[in-house]
Amino acid sequence: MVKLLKVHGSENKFFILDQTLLETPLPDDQLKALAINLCKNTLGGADGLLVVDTSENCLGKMRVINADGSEAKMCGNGLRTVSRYLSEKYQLDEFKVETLEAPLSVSKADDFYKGVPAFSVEIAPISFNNTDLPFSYQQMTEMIDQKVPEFLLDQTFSAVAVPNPHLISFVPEINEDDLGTLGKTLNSTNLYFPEGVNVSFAKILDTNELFVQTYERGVGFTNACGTGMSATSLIFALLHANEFDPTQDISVYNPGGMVKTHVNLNSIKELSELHLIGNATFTHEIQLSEQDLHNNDLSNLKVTETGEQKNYQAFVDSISK
Ligand SMILES: N[C@@H](CCC[C@H](N)C(=O)O)C(=O)O
Repeated sequence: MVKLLKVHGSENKFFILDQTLLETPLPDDQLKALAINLCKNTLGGADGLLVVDTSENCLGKMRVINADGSEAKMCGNGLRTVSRYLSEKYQLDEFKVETLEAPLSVSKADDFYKGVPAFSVEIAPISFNNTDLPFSYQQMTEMIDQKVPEFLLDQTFSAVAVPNPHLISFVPEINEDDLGTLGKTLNSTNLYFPEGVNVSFAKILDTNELFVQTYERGVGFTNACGTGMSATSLIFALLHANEFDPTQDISVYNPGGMVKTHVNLNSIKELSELHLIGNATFTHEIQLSEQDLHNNDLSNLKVTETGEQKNYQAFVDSISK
């Protein structure tokens, strides 16, 4: 029998599959089909599949398959849950995880709330360059606080890769319809972001307090996007110096709860340091045969609830304003 985990970071939901536990690891076409099937149908669905594998230089490797089967370079909320998984597997509290573009430092953090384990993860590398996102708009090599009437008339936009691509707009009030329409447009065939982009609208609540909502590439609306909240925190620090206290964490509220980010700005903005701290909650353990996993047959799952969700819910109740 093989064990999968259903997990979440700020209710951004994933399945974790540890390929090292299989007799025969799944090839990419099977991983993609499994991600689509799991995310659509299983235990209320999810936003992606996190694939754990061996790494030459790190404690483990994480790959991120979105709900539509596309692969992303990074996932901040997912990395916290994979960090917890590896931490418990190898009994280590501080280590590196290999991701598609970089080895990232992770560490166990203080519990976010009673019974809510938390991890801190590095978010890197950072690039604003149009070739890295990639994007194309009026020959710009960077898009920072730019008016782009083709997107929306009264908003400004900033684009940053961490290293997955993000488009961020600060607004006085979040209009979900506008976010959904723009997110869908920029994640269909379009002139501006040929590989799609995660789109976040952010509202400043107070000094170092944000609310961020994201329409994710390869998924649609999610409860939270970890790289999105980290990228938004970086743009916030760059553009809203009066409301940014660099000595403190930033609290980033989202539809699924709240995370903390920490931004160390560097005069070369790409060399700034970003950390994302938040819950790493395991909600279900799932057992199935390796044969069924290879056949993408999810009709014979043995599911056990971990009981952690009630603690997470208590945390959410404690922060609701
Ligand atoms: N939810 C994630 C980001 C997952 C990848 C994203 N949809 C993409 O395609 O870039 C996060 O927490 O960062």
